[in-house]
Amino acid sequence: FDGVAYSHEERLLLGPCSFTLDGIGPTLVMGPNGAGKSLLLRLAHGLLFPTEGRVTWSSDQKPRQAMVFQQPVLLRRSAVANLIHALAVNNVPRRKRAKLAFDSLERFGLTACAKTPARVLSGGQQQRLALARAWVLSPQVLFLDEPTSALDPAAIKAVEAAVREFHQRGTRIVMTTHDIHQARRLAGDVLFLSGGKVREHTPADVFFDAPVSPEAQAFITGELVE
Ligand SMILES: Nc1ncnc2c1ncn2[C@@H]1O[C@H](COP(=O)(O)OP(=O)(O)OP(=O)(O)O)[C@@H](O)[C@H]1O
Repeated sequence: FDGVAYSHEERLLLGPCSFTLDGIGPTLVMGPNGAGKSLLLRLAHGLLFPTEGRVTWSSDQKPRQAMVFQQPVLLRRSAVANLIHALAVNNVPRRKRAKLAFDSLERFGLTACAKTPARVLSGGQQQRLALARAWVLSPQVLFLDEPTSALDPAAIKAVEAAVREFHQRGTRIVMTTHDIHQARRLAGDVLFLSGGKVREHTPADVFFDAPVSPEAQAFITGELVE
């Protein structure tokens, strides 16, 4: 991010901020409600365009990317058809699609739901399906925006296991969460935002043991931060 800012109707919502996500991650983006975490992810993924500055990639070509949202955005068709559609949109040859889709459903424990309409699956199953859809595309970068905030503990555990597996497979993870415990479990580095500003970007152990900014200090000791 190079001097990136995002304004809406002349109100500055994020930035200006400059930082580089150059480590192996996972990067956990943290901060209070309204801090700008979702905006930052959407700008990074290219769903929004900065009103100032620019987002660039170190590679010549934009890497293969996927995004998982708090509320999964699934098509009104079966679970397996959601995956096959994602493969088709990403130009994967037709003959390879079904096997990749079923392998991914199996990985996420969804084989029995393959023919079930995606939108009647439970919240936890829908989120696993969203992860399966990302998995099938072998993304180089995966953005996850509060992927577990609507889930019960068992479903949270499944999502965290998947995030670890993506990371081990070499996918660069950038994820927002409100949950400090979850961030401790997953983070390689932490990007901390408050009031639309990046206050801190540090390795996770530094962030949790000795945060530099007063905003981050207050956040991790449980004080309310605007
Ligand atoms: N499309 C939009 N139009 C106008 N304002 C927006 C838009 N998207 C976000 N905002 C505002 O930008 C600010 C940051 O929003 P954002 O969703 O990024 O916060 P967040 O840190 O993800 O919060 P939360 O933890 O509650 O999800 C908020 O004040 C929000 O109201």
